[in-house]
Amino acid sequence: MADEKCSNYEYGPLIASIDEGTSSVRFMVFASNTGEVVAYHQLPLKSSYPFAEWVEQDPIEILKIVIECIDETTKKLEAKGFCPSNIVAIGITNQRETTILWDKYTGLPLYKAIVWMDNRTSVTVSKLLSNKEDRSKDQLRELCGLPISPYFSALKYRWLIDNVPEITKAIQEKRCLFGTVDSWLIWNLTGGVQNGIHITDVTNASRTMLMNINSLKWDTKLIEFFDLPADTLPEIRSSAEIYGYLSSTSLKNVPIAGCVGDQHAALIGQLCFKKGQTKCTYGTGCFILSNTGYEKIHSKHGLLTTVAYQLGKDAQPFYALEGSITIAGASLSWLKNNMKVVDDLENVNKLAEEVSSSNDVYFVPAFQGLYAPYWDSNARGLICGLTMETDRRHIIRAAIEAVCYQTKDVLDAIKQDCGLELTQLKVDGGMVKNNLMLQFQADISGIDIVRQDFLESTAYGAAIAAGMAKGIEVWNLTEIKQDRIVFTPKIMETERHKKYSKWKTAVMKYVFTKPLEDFQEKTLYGGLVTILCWITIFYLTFRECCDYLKTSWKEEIFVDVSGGSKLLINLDIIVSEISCDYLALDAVDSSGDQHLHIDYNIYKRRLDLNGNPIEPPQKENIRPINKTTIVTKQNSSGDCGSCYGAGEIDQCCNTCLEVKEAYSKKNWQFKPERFVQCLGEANSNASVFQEGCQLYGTMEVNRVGGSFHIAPGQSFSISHIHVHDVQPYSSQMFNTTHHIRHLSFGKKIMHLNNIQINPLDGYIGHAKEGVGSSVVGHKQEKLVFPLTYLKLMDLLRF
Ligand SMILES: Nc1ncnc2c1ncn2[C@@H]1O[C@H](COP(=O)(O)OP(=O)(O)O)[C@@H](O)[C@H]1O
Ligand SMILES: O=P(O)(O)OC[C@H](O)CO
Repeated sequence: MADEKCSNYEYGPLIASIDEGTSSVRFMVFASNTGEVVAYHQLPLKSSYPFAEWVEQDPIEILKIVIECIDETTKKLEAKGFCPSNIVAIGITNQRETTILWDKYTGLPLYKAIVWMDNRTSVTVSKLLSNKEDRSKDQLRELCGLPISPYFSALKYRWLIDNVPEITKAIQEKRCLFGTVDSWLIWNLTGGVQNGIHITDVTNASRTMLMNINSLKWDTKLIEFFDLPADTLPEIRSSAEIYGYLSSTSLKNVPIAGCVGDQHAALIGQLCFKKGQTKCTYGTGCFILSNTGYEKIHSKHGLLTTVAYQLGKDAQPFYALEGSITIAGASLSWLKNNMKVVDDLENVNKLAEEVSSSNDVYFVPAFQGLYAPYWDSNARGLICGLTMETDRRHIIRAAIEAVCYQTKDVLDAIKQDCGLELTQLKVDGGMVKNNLMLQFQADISGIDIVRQDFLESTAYGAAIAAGMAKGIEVWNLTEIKQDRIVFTPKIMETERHKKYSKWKTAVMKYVFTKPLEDFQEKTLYGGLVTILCWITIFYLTFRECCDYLKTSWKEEIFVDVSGGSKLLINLDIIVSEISCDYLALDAVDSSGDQHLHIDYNIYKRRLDLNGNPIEPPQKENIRPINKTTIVTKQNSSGDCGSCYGAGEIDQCCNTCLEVKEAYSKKNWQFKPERFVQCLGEANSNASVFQEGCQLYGTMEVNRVGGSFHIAPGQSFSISHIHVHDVQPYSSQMFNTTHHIRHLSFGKKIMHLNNIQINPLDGYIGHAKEGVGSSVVGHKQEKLVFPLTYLKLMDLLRF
């Protein structure tokens, strides 16, 4: 109850709040009747960056600043006529995950506070996972709601044990205590080495990766996973209960009755008590929490499942989905402190408003990796789209817009995880003074952005928790009304889509140009897989090369349109038992008795019966088939031989052949022994069967249908029928056995890559029953002779 002796009694009991943020510490005193801040004091808090990715703070400095803020506020309170004794409870809210280890006997920190955004443990994450069967970063989500990331305290604690021998020693000697900033402050403010209380609350504990979000207790499995000493952990309590009393400061003996992580405190301070209500706090980082009621939603889109609050020992816990963004206001601080593009953060809004847009400059502030929804601790910052026109105002504007784009990434993920169509987002934090940013946030997310007049939701949330604790119970939240400003979307969907797509492209440019940590890990299994892949690649490449170099045969039938040119026939045939002078080579085209116009170069070589040459080859005339001629010329001696009645008037038959032809024309029976012209020939007939003959050479024929043949006897045509006269022999006497040494068409090629390409080369036709029997054998086969050869590339392949 408020002390009636004090002035301003109408404000009701006062509730104070320690808001220990990353960039500053505030101590605020709220009036429970009106919700007003009646006094406050704020001091900045330094961070140090000893190496790239490292962010540290001094735990002693944090404590000192907190105490200073308490004392200064008390003074201000008294100056305003308020009694400090009217402060009935204190709530604590703090930056989460920041890890402190200290000695319980000396009260001194064993190392600097490793700040939540410190990324030094990305290697610790890789090492941890490489030793596990399951390499997934999401394997602990069911238990703690979080992915394995450098962000969370368990990883930082593991790193401290692995790298600071003093800590290992302190653990062995049971001197070491672990805590997030809330634990460190409560332990010190409630007595420190003299019975300081070592506790934390469910919200802070849910960010360590060691608490089971179902049981709200430390989980043995999780502790074993990170191999951490369980006896160093604080006791987990609800967010609203009396934990202990201030042992010193100007507010000695005031109870500490509330403890909430700062983002959870902001959710409470924004009065987001209903399922689906969502807030975003734009401070050093940016954190969007959506109340999911009693339900724990396990995100599939890179969000965290976290305890929202548990307002009382026996109260049921509420849960939330959270999208954490590492860098928000920190990018403006970076532009001020490192790049010196602005001298005072108060000028940021003015400079950004001087230009109508960022001129397509995109700023991905991944200084410490990217958190939700990307979770890439290897990511680094990027400013892209620079032109000669770009100046600091565009870059400042791009930094502000980047915060909004990242918030949209998270809002989209919430929508996908919960199926929840948000209509408004409540905002708070150090950045929301910036109207330009909030208008852009409304434009790019397409929803209303609601800013209370009162911006200190975080401190207010901790005060609400403390005021609701059993034994305090001072708040009447329904009576607290706040003025607010609503920023509504002013751009069309198409423009929104265009801008957001460009942002996504900028993020992807970075995120996917670096290989993921997991793939950089060298393992035996990975090596084997790589070797196997290479062997497979080499084998397939080799096979392809072989296939490419191998001659492949492709059968194709096409119409020969080169009708005008001649076709060359190459032949080399031995008829082993018929003499050359009795063998005739005839050729005829489809027109039968037309003149053939054959260009020939055929030789006959006489062979003995063993196949040995008898005399040099003689060039042979090819006889067109229609050769029946009427010889009227006298022979060389001037005589005109008789045709024995078979000739025409004045026809001379000077040779046996001419007599035979005249007889044939009359269809008379020809008996050579009767004719004087045939007497000599009858005697020499005996040699017809005593010799063989080789016919070889080339001839050129028209490219029309036709045939050629080699046959014994005199050939002539009777009534368009081609006949061979073998008189005086009978056809049974001729052995037409023959050896086709070579027969080809077109360019003469004997072999191609040792493949026989002319199907009849080497063929021996055995005549068993006399003339023609072997020839019949050829005709039954379908033979294909190549006519054209194509040279492929520079290799001699056809
Ligand atoms: N006028 C301003 N416009 C935009 N951002 C600002 C402004 N003033 C402060 N900030 C940003 O707000 C952040 C601090 O917000 P605060 O809520 O106090 O952070 P935290 O709770 O993390 O300590 C800083 O990073 C700073 O860059
Ligand atoms: O200090 P803030 O407000 O940036 O918040 C830090 C967060 O709690 C880190 O998780």
